[in-house]
Amino acid sequence: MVLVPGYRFLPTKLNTSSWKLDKQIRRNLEDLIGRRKGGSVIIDEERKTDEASAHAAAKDLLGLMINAGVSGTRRTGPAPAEISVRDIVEECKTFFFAGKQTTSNLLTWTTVLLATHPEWQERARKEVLQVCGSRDIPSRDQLAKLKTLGMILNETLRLYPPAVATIRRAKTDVHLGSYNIPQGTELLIPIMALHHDTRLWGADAAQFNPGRFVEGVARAARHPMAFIPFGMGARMCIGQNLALTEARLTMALILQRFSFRPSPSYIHAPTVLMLLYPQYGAPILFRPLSSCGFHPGTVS
Ligand code: HEM
Repeated sequence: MVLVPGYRFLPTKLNTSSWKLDKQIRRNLEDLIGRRKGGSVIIDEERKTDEASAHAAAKDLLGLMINAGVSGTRRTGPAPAEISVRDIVEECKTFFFAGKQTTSNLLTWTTVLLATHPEWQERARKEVLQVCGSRDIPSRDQLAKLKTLGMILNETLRLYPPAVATIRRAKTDVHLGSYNIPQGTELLIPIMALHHDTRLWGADAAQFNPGRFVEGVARAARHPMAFIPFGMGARMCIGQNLALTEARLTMALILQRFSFRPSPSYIHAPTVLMLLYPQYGAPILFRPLSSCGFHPGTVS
């Protein structure tokens, strides 16, 4: 690939459409914030009579950001500085883009792996039916008890981490093992390569074996930091718990209702396009558990 300096500022077809999309996303988010802000003003005016609803509105992340500078939404201490609409828009974009595709990607690979490993699909379903029943929406407490499903999600994140690498820049000169790293050097941390290293994971590193997580994440490999699908340290993924809860819930709902296998047209070809994707999609055949006959579907 050849990188032409300043190319991204040229009005090419791709750049023009990307600028248009950016403008539209910004406008949609500003509209949403405007509508919610209208609500927060009312909340602020009525706070003496209806403080409970102010706290309810501030409960989600957007509400918390909008209400950050509104007095009366905190029970103690001075109100923090107001966050500008521009910053809220940027935060929303970060959370949406960092949170949506990564999690749907995890769900795609989990479905593919369970479709191609029916014995683990059966084990996971048995556990879900035992803990959550066959129709009810699983509760948070029930989700926490799904140990086999947790192991399966970890093994999926090990084999197909949606983010294949992360980057750090040295703030100062540092010694790292036998290396001297000068200040300002960018280091690429190859998450996927680490997850597939036979020195850390054993000879079966390339195999799908959720059992390796039976004693927890820290004991799954020969080094406790060998498994880092959400990064590590102070800047590790802030959405880890949300992503894992969403994945547990979605997979539990699917397992309660369907059995599934890969469509004959499935071609296993993981590829990196920002995240790790199945290059030709993931066509899967779903069968409702209460009837027979497979229904085609594509997860991606
Ligand atoms: C399976 C799902 C997900 C995976 C695999 C994933 C992975 C990652 C990774 C590898 C990083 C970089 C961490 C580092 O460099 O140490 C990251 C950062 C981040 N993720 Fe996630 N993520 C997922 C879901 C989410 C969700 C659901 C959200 C929010 C709703 C989210 C928000 C973020 C944010 C805001 C950062 C930047 C954190 C910072 O710089 O302080 N992610 N994620």
